[in-house]
Amino acid sequence: MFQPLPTPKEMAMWDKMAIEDFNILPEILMENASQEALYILREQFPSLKGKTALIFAGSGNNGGDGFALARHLVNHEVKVMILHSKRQKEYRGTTAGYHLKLAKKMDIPLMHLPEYNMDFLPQVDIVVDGLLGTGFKGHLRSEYEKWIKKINKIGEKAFVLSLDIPSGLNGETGNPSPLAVKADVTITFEEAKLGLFLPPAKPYVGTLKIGKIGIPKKIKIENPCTHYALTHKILNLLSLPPSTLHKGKAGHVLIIGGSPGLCGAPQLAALGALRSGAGLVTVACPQSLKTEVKGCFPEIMTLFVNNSDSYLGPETLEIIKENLFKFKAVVFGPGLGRNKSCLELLKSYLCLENYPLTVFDADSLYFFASYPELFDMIKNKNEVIFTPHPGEMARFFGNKAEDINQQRAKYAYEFVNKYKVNLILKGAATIVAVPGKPLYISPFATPNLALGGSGDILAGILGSLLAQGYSPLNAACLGVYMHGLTGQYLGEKYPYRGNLAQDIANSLPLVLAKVIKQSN
Ligand SMILES: NC(=O)C1=CN([C@@H]2O[C@H](COP(=O)(O)OP(=O)(O)OC[C@H]3O[C@@H](n4cnc5c(N)ncnc54)[C@H](OP(=O)(O)O)[C@@H]3O)[C@@H](O)[C@H]2O)[C@@H](O)CC1
Ligand SMILES: [K+]
Repeated sequence: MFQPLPTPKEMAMWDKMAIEDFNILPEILMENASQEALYILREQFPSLKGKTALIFAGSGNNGGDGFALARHLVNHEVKVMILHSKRQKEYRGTTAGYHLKLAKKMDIPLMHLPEYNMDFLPQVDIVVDGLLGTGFKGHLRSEYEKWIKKINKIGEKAFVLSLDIPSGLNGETGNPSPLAVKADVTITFEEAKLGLFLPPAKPYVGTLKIGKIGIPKKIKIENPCTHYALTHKILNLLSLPPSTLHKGKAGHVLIIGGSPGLCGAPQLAALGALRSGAGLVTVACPQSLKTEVKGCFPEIMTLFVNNSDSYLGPETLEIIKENLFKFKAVVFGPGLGRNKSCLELLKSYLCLENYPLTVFDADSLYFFASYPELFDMIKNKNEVIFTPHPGEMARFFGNKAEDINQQRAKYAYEFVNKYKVNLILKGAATIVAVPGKPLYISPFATPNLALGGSGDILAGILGSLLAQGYSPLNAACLGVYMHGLTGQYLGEKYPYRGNLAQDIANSLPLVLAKVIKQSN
């Protein structure tokens, strides 16, 4: 269900343990890495014979992977030239030095990069980028910037294979620092590094391939990494409903929200809940807006108090309380509004002795960010899910959505550690964070989900899954995956966008049926 995404530091630690605790020679790991890289090139070029290749080898082990690969390419009759960043003698005594020596023995031409006139570089068929891998830190030094620009220039007409990480890309955040190699394929070793998986890395990584280099499984199990990707297998959590299912057993979701101009939000949340299988959905909304909230969906029930207020207020809680035993999950906030009475309602809800599993979304998040003391009022913190988008998240940290998106994983961890609640940080590559657990990252980044109402649908899906009995962690992972998967499907159907938020909900059950059938 989850694919490990080690940070460069974690990967370096696994390498170190394999070498020091298991006595696997680093030269062997490097050899394995180079064989995996060769495999990619053989796949790309069924006949390598006569092709030309430039191998850029940096000062560390990433460069060593390049030296080893050079040997294999020559054995496949490729014309190879190596450009190395350090003087040959400076590699002496290192793992990279071992493979450099073998390359030298094979008479492969070796050029010292800093001394080589870049203007004389030939156009080749293949460029191998072995400049920087997991050891890259900070900002690129100027000479590396020059070399990377050159790789990208040649790469316009050549196949670029990056070893482990496109050089210049931060392996943890996925950001170019400030530029990076634009690879056609990145062959990353053992496991995908976290940064490769994150949206900023997308223009650089090309097709991401993973090549196992022989790190013992035991090391990875005993020293788990802190980030995982959600995989298709998460859908195994879904089971076909029994033919005798009663609607009461499929979960009743209560959605609290709706205010003037914002009636679509609770309606879409209700639709999300219904389309993901909730048995019953009720929206608690202002009486004056009940017809608008319901729209043309007779399936949506409403709950309201008899007054003329256009915003929900604490008096709504009385009627919610009377009915609370019916609801298995609550979605608090879609279209709620930011009126003071809404804050009072939220406070009285949090004062309830008991309330169902709750998703706090939209305007309720505004209140939590404005009055963080509200977090202290939450009784069972492991039974609530907060679902901010980057803009809402920024309000908790007093910064901007761009800042959050630069370091999404870091902020997700900070939020969870500080408030001790479950979190879904929405946006491209949505993050699920649960206290004491690793971060789970969605593989989907699709513009077809970037539209008003998409988050309301997700909130409804989450409410529905919680109401059906999934744990908050499973509901969060499953809900995020289902939402993203549907977005991907809509991307195929509407490549230029234009889908409606309700299309997400309406497509969801059909997309699930299709992909589950395909994978069986
Ligand atoms: N460990 C193993 O056994 C195995 C490792 N493997 C492979 O090794 C890779 C990790 O190797 P690594 O740790 O040697 O680091 P690596 O990515 O080559 O870079 C180090 C060099 O980067 C440089 N540098 C840093 N920052 C910089 C900057 N801002 N701007 C410019 N330069 C900068 C720094 O240079 P220096 O500052 O020292 O001059 C340093 O020398 C890994 O990704 C995988 O491919 C596989 O073969 C499997 C076995
Ligand atoms: K590289």
